[in-house]
Amino acid sequence: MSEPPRAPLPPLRIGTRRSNLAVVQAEGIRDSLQRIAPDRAFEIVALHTLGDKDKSTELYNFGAKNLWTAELEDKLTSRDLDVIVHCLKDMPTRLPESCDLAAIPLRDDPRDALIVKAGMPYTTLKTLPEGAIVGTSSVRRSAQLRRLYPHLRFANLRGNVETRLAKVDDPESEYTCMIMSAAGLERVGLKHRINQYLGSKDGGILHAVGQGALGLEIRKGDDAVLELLGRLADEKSTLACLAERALLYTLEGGCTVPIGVETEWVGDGARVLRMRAIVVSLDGTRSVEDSLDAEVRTNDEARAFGKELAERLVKAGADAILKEIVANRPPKN
Ligand SMILES: NCc1[nH]cc(CCC(=O)O)c1CC(=O)O
Repeated sequence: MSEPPRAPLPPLRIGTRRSNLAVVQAEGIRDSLQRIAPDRAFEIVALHTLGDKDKSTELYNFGAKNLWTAELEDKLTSRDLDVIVHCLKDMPTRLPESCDLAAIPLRDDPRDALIVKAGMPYTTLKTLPEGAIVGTSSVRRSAQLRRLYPHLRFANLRGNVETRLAKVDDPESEYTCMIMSAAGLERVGLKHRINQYLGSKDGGILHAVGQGALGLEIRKGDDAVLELLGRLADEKSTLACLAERALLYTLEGGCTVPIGVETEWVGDGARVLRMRAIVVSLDGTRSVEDSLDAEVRTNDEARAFGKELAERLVKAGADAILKEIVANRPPKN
């Protein structure tokens, strides 16, 4: 007697935000999954989240850290979605009880990048003229830049990648340039607009925790999806990002505090993880930085490594800088 035909699996639903960048990222993951599981159907569900809607409220005044993730996580928990594709740097280090970070695929360029207004001749931060206005709403970027480039000024710049670029390029706008993540720019086809890649070796500023990587989030206990997504995981990207997230978790910072990091694999066989980190006061006048090298082989070792560097920063005065920032925030609306 032959087996009765099995009902085909329902499509695996991949949730994401509705920006062009988010959809491009989700399509990349869908294509990779389709290659691994050619018989399975995949469907992208792109949602307009609260974070996309409110363009004016200061980022830290939203209260909840997970402005971009909460609605998607609700749909994951209620089984309307099976996986969420996030920019890892937008993913809080504390996830809801019902959700898990299932996999981190190969990370793209984690660096920040400088983009100068179309038609202007400047190509580096150092050569921008006195008083030039840098568009950024990231206190991590502005605090580090104030520290190193006191001749620059800053103005908020929000919106998706394309909107921000259009605002900078507008000849009537105040912006001389902006800083954005290289990975974000490259994914939407704007690599050719990058004037300078920034990092410890050029420009001097450190990127956000998890920048340039994607985080794939699932319902806790969904072993079938965990197994499938595990096949997209990249080991070195995962270890480096988990170390960065443990540092952030220990310092209790979200995406709205000025903490920069940089990780690289060094030494024989590139088995040693080197992580630099910096915490800067908003005005750039005080900072604490350090770096740590260690062999890191497992997720637990990566988390312990990130925690250790965070503890060293705290001993050197990072908690005083962070506490002052939180205490001086205007009240939540
Ligand atoms: N905070 C916004 C955000 N979240 C993820 C990216 C780009 C993709 C990435 O760096 O992972 C960006 C834009 C930016 O900061 O320039």
